[in-house]
Amino acid sequence: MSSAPLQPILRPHPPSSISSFSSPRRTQPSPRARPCRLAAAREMPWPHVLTVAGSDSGGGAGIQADVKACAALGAYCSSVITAVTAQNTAGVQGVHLVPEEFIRKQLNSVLSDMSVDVVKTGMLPSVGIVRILCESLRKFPVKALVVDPVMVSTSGDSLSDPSTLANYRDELFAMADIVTPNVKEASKLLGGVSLHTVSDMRDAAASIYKFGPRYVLVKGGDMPDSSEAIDVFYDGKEFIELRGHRIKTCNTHGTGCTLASSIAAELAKGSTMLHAVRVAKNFVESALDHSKDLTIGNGPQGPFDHLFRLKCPPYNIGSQQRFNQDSLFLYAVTDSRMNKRWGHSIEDAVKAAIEGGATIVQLREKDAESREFLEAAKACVEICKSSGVPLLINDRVDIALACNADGVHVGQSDISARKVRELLGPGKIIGVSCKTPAQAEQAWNDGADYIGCGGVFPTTTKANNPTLGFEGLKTVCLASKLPVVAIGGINATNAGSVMELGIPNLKGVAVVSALFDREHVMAETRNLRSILTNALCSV
Ligand SMILES: Cc1ncc(COP(=O)(O)OP(=O)(O)O)c(N)n1
Ligand SMILES: Cc1nc(C(=O)O)sc1CCOP(=O)(O)O
Ligand SMILES: [Mg+2]
Repeated sequence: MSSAPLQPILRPHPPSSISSFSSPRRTQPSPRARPCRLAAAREMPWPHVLTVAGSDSGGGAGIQADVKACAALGAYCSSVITAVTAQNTAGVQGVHLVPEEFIRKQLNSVLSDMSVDVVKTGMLPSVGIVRILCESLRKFPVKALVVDPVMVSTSGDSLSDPSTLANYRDELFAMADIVTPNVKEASKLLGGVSLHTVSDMRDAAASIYKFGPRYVLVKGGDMPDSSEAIDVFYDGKEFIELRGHRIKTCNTHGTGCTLASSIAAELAKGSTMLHAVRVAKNFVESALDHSKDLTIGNGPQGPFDHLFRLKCPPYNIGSQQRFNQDSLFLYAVTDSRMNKRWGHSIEDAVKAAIEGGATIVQLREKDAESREFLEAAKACVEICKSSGVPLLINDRVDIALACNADGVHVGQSDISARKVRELLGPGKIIGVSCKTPAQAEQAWNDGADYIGCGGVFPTTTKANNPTLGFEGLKTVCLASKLPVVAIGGINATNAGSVMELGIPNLKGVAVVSALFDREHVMAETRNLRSILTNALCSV
């Protein structure tokens, strides 16, 4: 199964149910095209999710969760409110249905005016509402439909008329790209079968798939007695078990809504389904982890913080101030063996690289004794500081802390970036080596500032390092929300071709041997810098 990102969602559905959905608005002139308000303005696509769901007065689930999740993941979220609930952390005290004709009006208002990419549904409390929604979707096709079959609130209160079950299955599922029941909902949809094991979840996913959606995600968060939260993803051919950590917290109100709207946001941004689900699952897990000790309300199940990344500077905004992505342009990474071979001290090698135009330096001293390394690192901090060039330490958080370096670079088998962030605090730069989109997503969630991606070419500097080539590099760059520096076998002959790829978030190259396994480090650095500058100008 392909998990390549940024491909349009294809619809192999029976034509009767889905063909009217299969014409993404971007590819054809829209009858709804509006006159441009600013004639000279360039079209700026803004991924757009419309949520059709109920309002939660407590703000943790429903429409409120959907809007926050979409905002957190960079999508615009419009809303059609199907019901207003009186709800808090103790449960649901009342439900007031919005008249069906007024739901039709809201749908029409949004869909006739705005370019919606993905519709996500939550609480659809009556047969009439499901029908109106299906009619609106036939009239106004969108790229994808995400159905979260909300039937019972997390507190156990019923949120839909039992008669909606059949028309959910018969009408809505046939149009859906993905349906995301938890085990209780899956059981209800299947007439009350009991689900106790992952194998039961697989069977349920296969049965629900037969109602017509392209994908099914049965969520196992409610399954007891496991340290893992296992969800089963099914595409009609293959079952994939998606494993996550079970976060010990009472603040789980709204996780289902958030997961579904996060999937919708990622689809709106262009992800494939499996990638969208993985990102969404990861996002929910991170939000729960960051919110586990928050207290809102006195009931047993509190809400969590979708916008945790805004609050903690390292997780997003703050990093833009302390870290200038352009510094990744020519990233010089030292190597103790090479310095020894040429009789260079670390300090001299770093000085020469900076004089030659290196824009950031990493001390990667795999063989150095700690005490000796710290002394050299302290000297390099001073050298770099006086030139305004950031200095990072490879792997060794202890050395970085002791010499007050600007940051740390870690790989997949080193201490995690999240832990490094905890140890270094918000003010430092963290880089993570990533070879896959999932690793890049994790780096972003962990609060890293950039990723290093390679090996672009074969290298002898790092043993057993897989070569990704340009295709692998592009795949990771396209998926990464963080700026990327390419690494591995880059030298004066091929550096230009890397920059000429013209990938927007590929900010530069990181180089070891082509700078340091040389007699004249400054001249080599200067030459490489001019090659990179010329390549950039030619893109
Ligand atoms: C900029 C940059 N990118 C990748 C790496 C590799 O880090 P890692 O995978 O941890 O391997 P080691 O360097 O520790 O051998 C890097 N150092 N710098
Ligand atoms: C340290 C390192 N990390 C890599 C990765 O792919 O993550 S490749 C690499 C070695 C890069 O050295 P050179 O420039 O001499 O090829
Ligand atoms: Mg490492």
